[in-house]
Amino acid sequence: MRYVSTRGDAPELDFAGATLAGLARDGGLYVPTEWPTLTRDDIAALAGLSYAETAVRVMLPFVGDSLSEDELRALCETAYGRFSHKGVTPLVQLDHDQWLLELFHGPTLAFKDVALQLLGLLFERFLTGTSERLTIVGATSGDTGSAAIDAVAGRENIDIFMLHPAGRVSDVQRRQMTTVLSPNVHNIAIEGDFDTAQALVKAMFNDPGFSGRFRLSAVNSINWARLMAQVVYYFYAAVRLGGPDKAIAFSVPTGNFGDVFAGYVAAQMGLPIARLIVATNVNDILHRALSTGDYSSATVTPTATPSMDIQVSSNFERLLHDLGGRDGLALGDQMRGFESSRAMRLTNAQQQGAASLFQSARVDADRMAQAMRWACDNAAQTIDPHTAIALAAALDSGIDAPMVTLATAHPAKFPDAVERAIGTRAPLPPRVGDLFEREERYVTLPATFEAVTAWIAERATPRA
Ligand SMILES: Cc1ncc(COP(=O)(O)O)c(C=O)c1O
Ligand SMILES: N[C@@H](CCOP(=O)(O)O)C(=O)O
Repeated sequence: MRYVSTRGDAPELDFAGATLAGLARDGGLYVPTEWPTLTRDDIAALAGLSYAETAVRVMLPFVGDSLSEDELRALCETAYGRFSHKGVTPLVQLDHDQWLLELFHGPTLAFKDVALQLLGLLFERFLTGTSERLTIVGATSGDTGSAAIDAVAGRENIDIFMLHPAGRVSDVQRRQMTTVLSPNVHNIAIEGDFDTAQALVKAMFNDPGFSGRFRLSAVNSINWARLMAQVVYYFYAAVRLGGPDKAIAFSVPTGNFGDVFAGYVAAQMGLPIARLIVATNVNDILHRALSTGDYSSATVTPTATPSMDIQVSSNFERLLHDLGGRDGLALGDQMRGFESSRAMRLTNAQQQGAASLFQSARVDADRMAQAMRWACDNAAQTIDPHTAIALAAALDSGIDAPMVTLATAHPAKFPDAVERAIGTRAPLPPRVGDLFEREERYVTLPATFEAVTAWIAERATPRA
């Protein structure tokens, strides 16, 4: 399988190359040249397989010659062997046709572990035998940071520099990053919001001086391998609920549009999906874009769902590319227009193409809290606020199909918001139980390219 940039002006790469590159040289995102498909029989044959084996069958077409099937299987078994639930991503029934897909049984208690545990191993595998040292630069609104750090802490040949918005992640989220004291882990609190941190990271890739000096790579969902690994759980859940004979709907708490784009990829691969609900909090750029065609960025409002406090959604570019006939050069113009004005209109083809699979909902803080209480009262489930945004959207959707809400984080990551909604705090699971006794280490920097790159340059290893 080959990978091209959404902006049509970067070298084509194989899977290993796209994984190590992260962002394309022209500022675009790597996508496969075509969507591989699984037949109905292939999908039906996934029933009863373990999560790791499902992952092998779904991801194999994407890895091409970069890994053998046995190598991929060994990596999947290692990655998913670290999850605390045997089913890795178990389904929990809430009501007649309402389900939760629990994606938070990995080491850092959020769905990011599903992809990042694998990505850490892929980096190590693709660096083996080279003399290269990777400098990972990432931005997090709370969950990607800890999952990526857990995946690469202590690994030879990798340094990680993770930017988070100062004071805008929960205490648990911050401590999950800043208490990892391995010498290759560097946490930077940015005086700004997540969008600013994400823009700084992209600017590092796009600056020839900086990216020429260090071998940069990405752990955010701008890295194709992140999304590829997230496609798997759509298949895994759907076959357990009657797929491919039944079409399943999914409701996805959305910020950077990575998780729900993975659902779109599953649909392109042949999985019957009834609808994909893009559920946003009041930072609703995606809801406005999908319902009116107006993709214009507003100031980020801090909420009780900090991981979704995003107003520039990286992966939306991948959808617009696919729906715009994969015309990279035209999309490059459209995206550069957005980057300079922070506003753009979707074309008719993009808007209509999106409407055939996606619907969207904007969920405010009151409706989110009601959904948390509904889960508690009706199904004895304590859910996290991000999951509650998607559950509210699912309950209000009017969709007549089995509905799976993606439970993206463990409620213990957001104890204050959970307590405000349902009156009790969710305890931290034993694997992170002593988090508040651990020493923290991070630096706070102004949100300027100069300040951040100077700090990183003092600590990263230049290319050989
Ligand atoms: C708990 C949680 N839910 C939902 C999201 C939104 O997912 P995405 O950015 O893939 O849209 C995030 C952040 O990515 C998150 O950490
Ligand atoms: N919500 C994310 C933001 C980054 O998203 P990513 O999926 O692109 O890594 C976070 O928790 O960090």
